[in-house]
Amino acid sequence: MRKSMIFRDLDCTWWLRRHGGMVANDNELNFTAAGLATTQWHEGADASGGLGLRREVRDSSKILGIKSSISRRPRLVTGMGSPRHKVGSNRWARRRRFRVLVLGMWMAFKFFAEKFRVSFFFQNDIKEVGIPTLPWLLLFLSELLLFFIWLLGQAFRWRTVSRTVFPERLPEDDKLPSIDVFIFTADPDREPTLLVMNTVLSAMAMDYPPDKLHVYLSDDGGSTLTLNGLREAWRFAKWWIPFCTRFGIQKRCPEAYFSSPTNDDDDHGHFDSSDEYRLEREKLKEKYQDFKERVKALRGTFKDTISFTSKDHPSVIEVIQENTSGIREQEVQSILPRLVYVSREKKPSHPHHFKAGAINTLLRVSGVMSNSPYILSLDCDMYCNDPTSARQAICFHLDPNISSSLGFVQFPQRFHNVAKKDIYERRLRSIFSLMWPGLDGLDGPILSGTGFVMKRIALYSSYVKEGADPIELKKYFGPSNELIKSLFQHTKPNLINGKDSSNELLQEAKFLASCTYGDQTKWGEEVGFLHYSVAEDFLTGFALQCKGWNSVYFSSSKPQFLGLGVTNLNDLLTQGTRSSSGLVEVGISKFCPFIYSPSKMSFLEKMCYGNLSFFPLNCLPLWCFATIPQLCLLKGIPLYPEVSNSYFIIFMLLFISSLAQHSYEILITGGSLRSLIYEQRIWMMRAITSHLYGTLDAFVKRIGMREANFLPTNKAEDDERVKLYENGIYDFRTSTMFLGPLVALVILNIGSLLAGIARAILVGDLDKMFVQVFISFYILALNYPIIEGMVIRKDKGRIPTLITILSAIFSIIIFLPVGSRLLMY
Ligand SMILES: O=c1ccn([C@@H]2O[C@H](COP(=O)(O)OP(=O)(O)O[C@H]3O[C@H](CO)[C@@H](O)[C@H](O)[C@H]3O)[C@@H](O)[C@H]2O)c(=O)[nH]1
Ligand SMILES: [Mn+2]
Repeated sequence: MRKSMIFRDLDCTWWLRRHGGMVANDNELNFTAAGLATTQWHEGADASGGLGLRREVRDSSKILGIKSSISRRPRLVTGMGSPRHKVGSNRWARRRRFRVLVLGMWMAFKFFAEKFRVSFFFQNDIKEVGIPTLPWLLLFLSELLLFFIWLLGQAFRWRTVSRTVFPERLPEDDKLPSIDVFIFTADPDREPTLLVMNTVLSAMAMDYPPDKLHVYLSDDGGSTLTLNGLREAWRFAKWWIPFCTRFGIQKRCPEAYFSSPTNDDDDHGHFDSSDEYRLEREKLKEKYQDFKERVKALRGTFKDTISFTSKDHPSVIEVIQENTSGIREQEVQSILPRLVYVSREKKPSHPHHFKAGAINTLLRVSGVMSNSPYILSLDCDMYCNDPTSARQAICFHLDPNISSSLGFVQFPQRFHNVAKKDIYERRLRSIFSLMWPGLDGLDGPILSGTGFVMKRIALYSSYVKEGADPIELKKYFGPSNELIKSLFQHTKPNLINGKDSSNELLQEAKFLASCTYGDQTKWGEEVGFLHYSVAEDFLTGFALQCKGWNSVYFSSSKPQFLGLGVTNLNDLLTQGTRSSSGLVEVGISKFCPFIYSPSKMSFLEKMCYGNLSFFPLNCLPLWCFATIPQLCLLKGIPLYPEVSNSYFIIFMLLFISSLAQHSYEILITGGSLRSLIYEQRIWMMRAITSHLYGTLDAFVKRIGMREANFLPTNKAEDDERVKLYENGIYDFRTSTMFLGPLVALVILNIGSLLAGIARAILVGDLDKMFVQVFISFYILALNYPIIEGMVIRKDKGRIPTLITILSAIFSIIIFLPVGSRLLMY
């Protein structure tokens, strides 16, 4: 009954029938088709099968339903094909109870702490105490805001889930659905062509039937360099792919493969000692060198001939192929996936909507070319590290228990260049080891831009229904007849028909890639990726989940995709500013997770979305904590209970328990205590700079005073800077906009710490001022690398003396007068 309701809601039974024939009739699922290829394991559970358990849990705990989900014991479920397991319900419920206990305790601490703050305002002799109200009020509001964000974040920890796949249970290769791979690049300077081509090659070489794989490269830079690089990649692929399949190579990104030692890796199992393999490897290595040289040489050749710019160019679409005859040539070509270059038209007068615009163009172009039911999307630096990743995703999409409402499968975003001392927190530990598994136990993870496999029809909104009027559809999808035909998957896709390079098809594709095609349609509003925010992934995933599509998170010990993480402060803060701006933009729009309707999302899931879209606002409390107690300390005004007061214990417990929670989470997600320091430090640095600027940017955009902007993150590595990063040394070469506030705050805290110590000795009021002295001390201890960068370091990545001096002057002339004013109210 429930299943049939889901089908009706999403109205895609007819579509599912077409892809994999899994729906026997509208109410019945045919379990034999794919077998249950996936299993979901609850935290604390021995094993459970399919989505049975998950639905059970979700349905029982209607909205927040804390009570019902604690008392509810998960039922016995079958693992379809795997032996029956009894879910470890006792352990599971015990954990839940423990969590509620901890949560309750924390709330109690918080209650008393705030009682302390509030009672201040009700003192009769408020004027006589000599403590100004404004700083007190600001601290109170800061504490409340942080508490609110923290509380929302608890939803991530509620129902953690992890999953397993059984690709061996998938149907035969000829019954697998086809996949379109989308790869995006935007700027050949910031995203080196060789890097992009490695991603393309690794995607082409995936372990998936080549006739069911179509790789599209979207080039927003419209660069001849990229197009010619792609032609070179195609030539090299003719050697690379047969080599990979023949020897069962695991690392299918050539750069990663050739830069790892010969006898390393899980690669090429029994082949590794054979002469044949070694000989072939050498040969391929030479070919790869050759390919690299050619790609590098392109830069010189095409530099002067670039006739159009990245902001102004016509649409260029090319199906990469070579018309060479010869039997071997054709044979080899037939085992390569199709490769298509797409550069959409851009005009300075026309908004292009950044990556969302690029995705929508690829959706349309691929729709008339290969029209695969599933789409794998990759950023240009995210190469396929596990050749079976596409199969893994298809396991979920073909799992009859979940496929009908499954919108996308999300893989974690991991980086291959993370150093041991992860000073910029590029392991993204809390996101991909804690939050996403937590979301997976709710309605599913948030769409994360790259490394996801999406069901195409999920992006077509509910307009595409059997029997829909084509004329009506043109209003939503634009005037292209070919595109409208493709929506229903009635006709055989053109690429597969062999019509791929026909002039007609290319003309149609160019039309679909023109900058005006989406005008007066629903593209970017209801159809495809939404344009509204620069965090297009977050927003689009949100809208999909509101419509009732679920998602699945799948992380395994071998990362499916690996990208290039940023390795310097400048890139990190720039990227952080853009993403904070995008997230807050969503939070303060009509898409605000708590008010957007209609929404089929559970309340816990909304809390998670809310947490992410509002967490950049933590810049306000953090700025307050970094200035107000310090300024008050300079003047000897106490803002916290004295050590002998019983409220002091409450504040201490709050501090210790939050550190304890953080440490505990780091330890259970495989981090070390060192990461605790790195994470706390980078959290402060980002809040003070990126989050502040991002939030401001979002508000300024909201009132229409600024246009959105998307500067792709730099992916060109600089050896010297990488070296600093690998040694765990911060690279402070960044703009004054970022560096200034950090240095100024550190100087202020040095001042207040010294003043605090002096007061303790001269006035003897350490008891009263202890917490404030401690706050300064804690901030300085954590941010010691900034002090080091200011006064000790001599290398190029240090903080320039000029910035230090300017920031010191700034501290004195801004903080002190502003501070004194603040303290008057
Ligand atoms: O106008 C544009 C801008 C960017 N890109 C591509 O988008 C990808 C992501 O850009 P990047 O600069 O690497 O941004 P990140 O901050 O690293 O990206 C994260 O955040 C983005 C915005 O939320 C998501 O799109 C990404 O997938 C996610 O990895 C890259 O391949 C770019 O080439 C375009 O195609 N067109
Ligand atoms: Mn990126």
